[in-house]
Amino acid sequence: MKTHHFLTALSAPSLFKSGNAWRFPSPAKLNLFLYINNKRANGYHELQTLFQFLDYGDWLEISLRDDDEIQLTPNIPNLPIEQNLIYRAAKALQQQTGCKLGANIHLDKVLPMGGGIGGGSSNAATTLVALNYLWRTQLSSDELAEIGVKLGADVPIFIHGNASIAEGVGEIFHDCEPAEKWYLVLKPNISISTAAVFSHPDLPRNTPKRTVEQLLNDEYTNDCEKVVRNSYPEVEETLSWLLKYAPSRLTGTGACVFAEFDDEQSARNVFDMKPEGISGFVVKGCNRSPLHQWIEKFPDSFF
Ligand SMILES: C[C@](O)(CO)[C@H](O)COP(=O)(O)OP(=O)(O)OC[C@H]1O[C@@H](n2ccc(N)nc2=O)[C@H](O)[C@@H]1O
Ligand SMILES: Nc1ncnc2c1ncn2[C@@H]1O[C@H](COP(=O)(O)OP(=O)(O)OP(=O)(O)O)[C@@H](O)[C@H]1O
Repeated sequence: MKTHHFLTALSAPSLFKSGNAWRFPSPAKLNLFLYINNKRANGYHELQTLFQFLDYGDWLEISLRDDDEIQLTPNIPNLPIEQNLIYRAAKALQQQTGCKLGANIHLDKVLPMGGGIGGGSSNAATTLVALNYLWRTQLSSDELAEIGVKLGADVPIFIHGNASIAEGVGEIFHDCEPAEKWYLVLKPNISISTAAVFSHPDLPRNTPKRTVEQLLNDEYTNDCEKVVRNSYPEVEETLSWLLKYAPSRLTGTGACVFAEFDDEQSARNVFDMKPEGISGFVVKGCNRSPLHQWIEKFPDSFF
């Protein structure tokens, strides 16, 4: 059984390994809210954002090599292997630990790139967690997160594995338990650069900081949404369409938008009516990352 909904696969533990290759989920995330509090002198923005994982994403299949080569298949078009976050994560772990082993990694990709659902960051986090186990390099999850944050701001949350409000530039976590709703995620047919959104002159950058309790009880919004809706008509159209049916928002800096529902069928009913040419999927939110639910079933400890 092959599925990109991981929790279904968890009921068939034979999927941990196929031949010589170990299989690991690389789930997506949503930013259920995102507020920008400040811009630091180095250009990075201080945020308060609520991360929740999705029961949906890519698979990584990893087998060990005796030499120190990192092979990655298939090639992502227009992305040299040296720039792929999977390759960079594996190399960074070798460098940090002096490990002389290598790996053949196969990426089964379904997550859209540049979508604001964290695909590349999640791939990097899964690589670090999986290789730290398979190579027996025994770094703690904090040490892995330290390597990860150099690859992307969202890598640490995927290593952390619990739904959290992140603060700072995304490195301080307060675990929390938002409702695990059903979501319809739609990807307008464009890719948005995170850096372009963060450098937009009209972006609000001074939303007052709130306590965790205030944040969870106030209405959830995204400070990037207005700028992105104004700059990308594809996002504007898709979000306006979704808002006719359910509360809906932008995730991260886009391009994906999501609508929330209390049950799966209501999300599927709207999915069935979606405009042609727009891709999307129906998923459940998870407060424990499917990667962590997966590795907790492995015979011995990961960290
Ligand atoms: C907006 C979020 O998606 C929220 O989950 C993330 O914080 C962005 O994470 P990401 O895509 O992994 O972003 P990175 O690759 O670390 O940063 C891309 C660019 O976005 C800007 N950036 C990113 C994060 C942040 N807190 N402030 C920023 O100003 C910087 O210009 C940076 O060069
Ligand atoms: N393994 C990978 N998978 C996807 N993108 C990768 C990978 N490695 C490097 N990248 C690069 O990272 C860019 C952003 O990809 P990603 O899928 O993380 O975007 P995103 O969903 O907008 O992320 P975020 O939510 O963290 O802003 C891609 O356009 C691509 O150039």
